[in-house]
Parts: sequence; C-alpha cells; structure tokens
Amino acid sequence: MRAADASTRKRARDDGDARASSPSTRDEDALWNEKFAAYYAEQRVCATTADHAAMMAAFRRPLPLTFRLNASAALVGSTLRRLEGEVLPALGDGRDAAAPKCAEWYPNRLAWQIDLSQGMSLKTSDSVAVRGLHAFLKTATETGALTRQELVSMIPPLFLDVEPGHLVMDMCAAPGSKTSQLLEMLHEASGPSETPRGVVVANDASLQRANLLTHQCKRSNSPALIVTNHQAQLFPILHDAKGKKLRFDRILADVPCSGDGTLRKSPDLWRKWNASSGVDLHTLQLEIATHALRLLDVGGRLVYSTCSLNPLENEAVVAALLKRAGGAVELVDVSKSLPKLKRRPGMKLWKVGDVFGWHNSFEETGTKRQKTIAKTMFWEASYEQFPLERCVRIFPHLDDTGGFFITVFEKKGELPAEMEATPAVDANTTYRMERANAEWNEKKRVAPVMRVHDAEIVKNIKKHFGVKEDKHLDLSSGLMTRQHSDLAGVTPKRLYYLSQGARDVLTALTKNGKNAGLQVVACGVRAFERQIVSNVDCAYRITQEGLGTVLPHLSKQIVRVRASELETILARQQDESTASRSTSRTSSDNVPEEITHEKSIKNINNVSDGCVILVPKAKSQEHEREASALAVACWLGRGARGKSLSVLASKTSGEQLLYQLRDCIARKTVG
Ligand SMILES: C[S@@+](CC[C@H](N)C(=O)[O-])C[C@H]1O[C@@H](n2cnc3c(N)ncnc32)[C@H](O)[C@@H]1O
Repeated sequence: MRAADASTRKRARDDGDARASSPSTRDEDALWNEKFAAYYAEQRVCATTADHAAMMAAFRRPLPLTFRLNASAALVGSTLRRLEGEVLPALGDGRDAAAPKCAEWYPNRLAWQIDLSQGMSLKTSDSVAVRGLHAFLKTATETGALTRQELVSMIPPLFLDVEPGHLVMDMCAAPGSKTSQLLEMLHEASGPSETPRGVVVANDASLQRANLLTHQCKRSNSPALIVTNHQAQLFPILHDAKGKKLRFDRILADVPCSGDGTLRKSPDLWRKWNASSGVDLHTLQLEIATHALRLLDVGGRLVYSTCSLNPLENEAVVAALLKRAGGAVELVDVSKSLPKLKRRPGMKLWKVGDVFGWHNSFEETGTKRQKTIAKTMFWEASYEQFPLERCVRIFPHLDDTGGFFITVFEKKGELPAEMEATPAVDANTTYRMERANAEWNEKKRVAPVMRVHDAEIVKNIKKHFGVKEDKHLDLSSGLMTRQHSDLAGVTPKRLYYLSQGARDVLTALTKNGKNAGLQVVACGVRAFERQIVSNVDCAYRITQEGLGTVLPHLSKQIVRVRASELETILARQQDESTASRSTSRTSSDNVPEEITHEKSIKNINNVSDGCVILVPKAKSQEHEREASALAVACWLGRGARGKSLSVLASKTSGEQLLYQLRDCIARKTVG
C-alpha cells in the first residue's frame, strides 16, 4: 500500500487555493473537500504534487460555456459565419467574456468555449452582446443547428468512428447530447441527400430520462433513431428472421458514475462526495460493459466512458473486462487520434478505498464491507500485461474542461462461453420482456412501431408527390404509425419514416423467433401528417422535419421560386413590418401575392393545391445543396383574399431558415 503523504496533500491544497483571487459571487469555502483531495493524492491520479495542485485549483473554477455546431446540418456554414462574424465579435471588448476559444481538437472549428464573466447570467445580463449570444444559442438549439454540451462529453463519439451503415447503440444515453452527436455523424457520413442505412439505438433505464432524450433528439429529424427503455445490462439479444444474431457495429457505454469529474459544473458534489462514491457503481458498470461486448459484433468498437476520476470506475472496470474476455477484445491505441486533445494515459496501478479506509485485498476486507467492495475492484499482477496506458484521462487543468475517462475496445473474436452466456434474468423480467411489445408498443401506443399496412395510403402519397423510391427511401416498408392502419376507416394522424437499420432493429426477434420485447419509447422522423381538405387529393402533407429525408425523392409539388419571394413569405411568418399585406386582393386572385416573378408564377400554376415545397433558385449547380436545405413546406390554399401560401414550419424554424436564406442571398448562392 502506498503511504499517504500528508504534507504533499497540504501543499496540493495550498498551491491550488484560488480563493483569495476569486470573485465573491460563489461560496468559495464550499468549493473544497479535504477527503477528496487526500483520496486522489493517495490514488496518484496525477503524477506529481504540482499537477495534483493544479487539478484541485482548476476544479474550483467555474466551467466555461461550451457548445457544438451540428456538422450534418446543410447550412452549418451559415451558422458558423453568424457565430464568428456577429455573435462572438460583439463580445469583443473582454468586459463580458474572455476571448472565446475554439476547441482545436474538434473537427472543422465546430466546438466552442466561452468564459463569461463570473456571475453573468445569459438570460438576464444587462449586456446586449450577452443577450445576443443567448438569442443565438436559443434559436440554433431549437432548430437542431447547435447543442450545448461539455467539451469532454464530445470526445467519446469521436473515438467511435461511425460509418453510415453502422448499427450503433448508446447504452446509457439520456439526456442525449452524445446520441445527437452520433446521429449527426451517421448523417454526415451518409452524404447530403441520402438517408443513412444504419441506426442509433439510444437506451436509458429511466423512462423519464428516455423521454427527455426523445425531446432533445427530435431536433435531429433523423429516421435513424430508436429510443428504448431497458436496463442496459439486460438489453435483449436480437436476432433476424433467419435466427442470426443482430449485433451492433459500434457501442457507446457512457455509464452511470460518481461524476466527480463534473465538480466545476455541479459544485454541490464538493459537499456530497465521499470515498465510497467510486465503489457503489463499479459492479453495475462492469455488468453494463460486459453486456455491451455481448451485443457487439466481431470487428466492432466499444467506447467505455465516465465523468469520474476514480480508477475503480475506470481502469479497474477495463482490466476486469479484458480479463473476462480472455483475448477476444483489445484496447485500441487512440494516441494519434485527435492529436491536439490534451490528455494523460490510463493508470497502471490503483488502490481500493472507501469510507472505512484503504483495503489491501478482497480477502482481507471484512464481510460487512464485502457487500459493497467487489473482487474485481482490486489490481492483480496479471493486469501488468494489459496496455492500460491506452486509456484516456482528461483533467480540468489541461484544457479548462471537466474531468473525463475514455477507453476504446475492439472485439477481435467471439467471447468465452461463460462471458457470452446471457445474464440470468428472473421469471418476472422474462415475462415482462416477452409481454413488452404488446404492453408498451400497442396498448400504450407510445411509439410508432406499427407498419402502415393500408397500401392505398402509401400509393396515394407516392402518386401525389411523385415519390421516386430507391435504396435510400422506401415508403412501402419504411413508414410506421402509432395506430393500426389496416382497420376500416383508420387514417393514421402521423406517419413516421424509419431507416433500414431502424426497421431491422424494430422487427428483430429473440433466438426462438419470439417478439424480442423491445420497449420502444420513440423512433424515426415524423414525415407525413394527416390533413384532409375537400379539394386536395392526398390526405397527407409533408412535414418540415421530414423534408431532409423525402425532398431528394420528390418529383411533384415542388415550386422553384426567387429567393426574394421566399424571403417575403418567411418574413411575413415572423411578422416583420416590411412584409405588409396588400389590401387590393380579391378571391379571384389566382396566384399568392408573394409570388411575383413570371417563372415562379408559371411554376406555382403547375402544382395542385395542398402541400407544396418552395425551394429557392440556386445560382449555380454547385449551390443546389444549399438551396435544397432552404426548402420550406407550405400550404397552398384559397381564401377570401385569393390564393395564399402559409408556412408549415414552426415559427422558430422559420426564423432560422430566414436568417440562413438571407446569408445565402448575401453570398449570392441563391437568387
Ligand atoms: C452519465 S449519464 C449518460 C449521459 C449521456 N450519455 C449523455 O451524453 O447525455 C448515465 C445515464 O445512465 C442511466 N442509467 C443508470 N443506470 C442504468 C442502467 N442500468 N442501464 C441503462 N441506463 C442506466 C441514467 O438514467 C443516466 O441517464
């Protein structure tokens, strides 16, 4: 056992004591826990006393505001220009914030860090620049262009190396910041006009948190998302119709943990932390990681991560897993990935301690304590063979972040039989899992898991919108609903589109060909919505959320308009005063008043009433993608004032689209 060096610990605290120089808005005395400092000095998570002191000092400083722009958003360029050109320069004089920093290790300048002056509230600040930042963050977040996320939390998905066809599982996913990042990666890798073949299954044991995740990830408008509610360590083993195991290519196990790396964000932890914090979850973490390896395909990657510093939740879990797997998995050396990320290697040696003190071995630990202390927590000589230095440790003083731990595994072969054996499940749970589909997915109707059986519904949509199907869009098998569409007289309210991978998971079975009992909270993207109007020959309209998926496949009901015409329509939705209505119209006016150019008039006369998609004219072929990303779903109807167009997108989406349209007009990419 290593001797605790009291003087080292004292120095660590003294060197790290930032209280004298800190502003007084936070209760600085509350930002310290002697036992925490001593525990980690003894564990030697930092190699030197000075490093330990720097870590402790950094933990006492508030965390900067951080966010990430969505890389797969077609107009990410315009969001970045707005950020770098308007929002950040306004903060420029240093009064409200230190100079904003772009995280250099994150691809394409998409991750940012802003250190607001202490005590400054985004919402209620007196500063116009800070309120401008708040408004930007709010709109961009609501429209899915941006995610507020801690920098360290952005690392695990980057190490997963996701490809478009991958079946991806996020085992402990709520509230979902990493899930949305994974979805973005799946879409970005697929290309602009293609639906990814793969899926991200986002699971969480808490139904309440799974619902929160659904809400967060709705902004991704992705047909490749399934949200489930299972204990990750009991997630059903899935099989296809031929009885072959359906395994995942990529798995993220961002497991529940003591969270002591988040002290900067959650100062309450200073008071709550004790030496048993890292002990309580070790066994669950190991069970979740073990099951992750069962669900993973050979050749696949598992990323295990925690926001804890504690080796009992980190290296001890990794080493026990490697031992169990007996050579079937290896640690991936990611030292060359994200080269600008400041990191430290994993620990090769650790100790087991809790509120009762340090324990030399499992056998020496009293029976009372053995209830919480597990054998797998203890370091063993056989672990020397494992390259645990390949684990990645992030400390708050390295790059002004929280603390974090990440490990990347690759499955090289089948697991040993005793590890492969599905965890013992009691009869109640088996019964519940078998009944789950009926209970969850039909009676409660919480998720759109029923196929649209009525072929007429699909045929009608395809005909009305001139849908050209291919491997990226297959409405006949990809549309799902919450209601049985095969019952007489039922026209489901909403139709959701699911990627091929999402459908494969949703229809998967148990080994014996029974219903796999997936408890599905949400899935797919809402693509069509019922809107029955007497003179319109299709009972469904396209939603703005679904446009990204279906637009590349439509040949009818698309209207090319001038960018200025679309600008007027969107400005009117925002009640902009310049967009005033003309008063001289009558019901005989056959063209909406915003459509004034000859060619646009011809185009709008070529579509039938009902749902139409307005797309601004691209200035050249190379700007077609930008123009398509500005497409707006509208309703073309007739009222007392003649023909009119109303925007179907929400007002917030309209605001973002209007900003992006104006950006494209200024850059002359649409006209
Ligand atoms: C560290 S948080 C995950 C954060 C998330 N990955 C993100 O980036 O937003 C851990 C999550 O695990 C969930 N959880 C706890 N026990 C679980 C279990 N046995 N199986 C699955 N999820 C569990 C919690 O509800 C919590 O949402």
